Amino acid sequence: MIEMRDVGFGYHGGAELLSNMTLSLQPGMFHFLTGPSGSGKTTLLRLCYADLLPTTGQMTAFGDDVGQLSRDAIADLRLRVGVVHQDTQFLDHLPVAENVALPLTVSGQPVDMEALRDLLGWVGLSQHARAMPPSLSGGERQRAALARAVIMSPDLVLADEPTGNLDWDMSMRLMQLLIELNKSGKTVLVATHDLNLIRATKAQVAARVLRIAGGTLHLAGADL
Ligand SMILES: Nc1ncnc2c1ncn2[C@@H]1O[C@H](COP(=O)(O)OP(=O)(O)OP(=O)(O)O)[C@@H](O)[C@H]1O
Repeated sequence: MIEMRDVGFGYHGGAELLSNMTLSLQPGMFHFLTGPSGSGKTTLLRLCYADLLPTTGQMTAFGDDVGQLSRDAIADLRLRVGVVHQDTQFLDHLPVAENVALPLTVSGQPVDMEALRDLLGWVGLSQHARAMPPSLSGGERQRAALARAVIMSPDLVLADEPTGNLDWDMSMRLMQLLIELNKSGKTVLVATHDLNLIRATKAQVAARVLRIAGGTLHLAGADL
């Protein structure tokens, strides 16, 4: 699905922040990406949806060499990847339901209101459909962001520290949704530095743990 071979990346053509990364995101698998703050987790996620392109090495996404993709092909690729960003970025003057539906409206697709209601119900936000984003709690914002990330039915869901500001119960509630998505067949990659969260999730779903250390990617041991 996403394959990297000896990929390196440096911002603005500078020294490599990440080097010699070999990665294979397996279809239908749950993955964690861990590593200290500033190690490059967000950068690696951005490479996965071709928001950044490798400086060195080879990378394919859904079978295509990302270095060879046209702008239109990159746009198509991004439709197959749903991203929950670290900073949830809503349009504060639009209600939650319209924010969640935004990927459809900006790409000129009709909004199936029943499907939208179902999606809001799934993330537990039925009562907040008409609310404005600033009135949501942290957990509600993250669940709205997850709904928005999956409204286009992506094959791959990337979540960048989705539980960063949430208490344990809210974190697990969000993880439960990601586990459900994975069980429905989606490939999931969650960046987090919270090892307890990884352990609690691994008790429920088989997950691969990737770790960034020393500027490259490792497969973490089974002890995690
Ligand atoms: N747009 C950018 N331009 C230049 N440097 C950047 C840019 N974005 C991130 N960096 C740098 O790259 C390094 C890795 O950042 P990144 O956000 O990928 O790490 P992270 O592991 O996600 O960190 P955190 O857990 O704190 O979110 C940091 O030193 C950061 O300052």
